[in-house]
Amino acid sequence: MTIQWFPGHMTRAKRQIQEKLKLIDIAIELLDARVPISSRNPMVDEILGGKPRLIVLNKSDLADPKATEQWVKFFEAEGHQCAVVDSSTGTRVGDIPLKAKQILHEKIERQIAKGMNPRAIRGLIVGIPNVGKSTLINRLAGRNIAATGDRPGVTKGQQWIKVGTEMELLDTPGILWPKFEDQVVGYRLAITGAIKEQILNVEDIAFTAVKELSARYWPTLSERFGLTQPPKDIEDADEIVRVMEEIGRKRGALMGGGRVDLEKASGIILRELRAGKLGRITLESPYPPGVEKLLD
Ligand SMILES: Nc1nc2c(ncn2[C@@H]2O[C@H](COP(=O)(O)OP(=O)(O)OP(=O)(O)O)[C@@H](O)[C@H]2O)c(=O)[nH]1
Repeated sequence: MTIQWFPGHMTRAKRQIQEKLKLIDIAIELLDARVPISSRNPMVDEILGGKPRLIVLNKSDLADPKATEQWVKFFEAEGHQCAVVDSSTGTRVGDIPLKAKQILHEKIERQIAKGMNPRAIRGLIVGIPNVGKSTLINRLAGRNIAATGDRPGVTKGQQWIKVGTEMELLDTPGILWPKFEDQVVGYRLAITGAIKEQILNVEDIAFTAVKELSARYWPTLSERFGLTQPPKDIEDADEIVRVMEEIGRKRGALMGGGRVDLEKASGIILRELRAGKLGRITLESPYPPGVEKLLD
């Protein structure tokens, strides 16, 4: 589902999350490991306020493991705990309750010191559309979806999902909006499939994909499509189009007169990229390009 976000929708989404925050101990901020910047809500710090938070990089099966490692270090340096999961298979989703417990350790200790029996940690998953919120909830839920609408403080109709014995999640996630002001964000989300192609032009999306892959993953791109010449300057649009045309020719995406059908070539590029045919790709780094090279 692609939501058209208008200011009224954003205000409502923010209010809905802030209502839910009253019920929980910890927010689980879900990001796409391939685009941790573009899949992040621009107001997330303000919306979550001082609520303890665990950042979860999802779709790690599709992301470049080296880049994911850099992102974890980056978020940790910012003072956040971070988990890396693949919700489609459930890989490492068990880290979520463990890390949540670590984050809330002091609160739990205080309850024990007061002679209280610590109750299960209550969490809420928040994230932009298509980041994998429902998939993760289902993974964590197993078969433990429990109707507890009669519990005090629980909004009518909402349910808590048991995650093991020590954690509960609200069954409806908090839906956040992405950052629209930046055009690149829209294209990156479209490249990963989070924004429907009908909203943006397929050739423009593929153009951005080829530009970014040329900059970060030229060996992978050239190997996949049998390309010979990297763009001389990735800021030169003609050079990016030349690479797109070469891909089109290699894949037989031609129109009459032997001209390349750029729309068809664009479809091929995006389909193969999204299907993981180019391997595990991350489009965003926490570091500027020069620094990233030094870290290699
Ligand atoms: N490869 C891979 N795919 C995933 C992962 N998590 C979710 N997906 C896929 O991503 C798509 C979106 O997942 P959803 O769980 O529907 O995302 P959502 O955030 O609940 O989306 P909205 O309901 O639009 O807010 C689905 O096709 C999932 O199968 C993951 O870790 N790896």
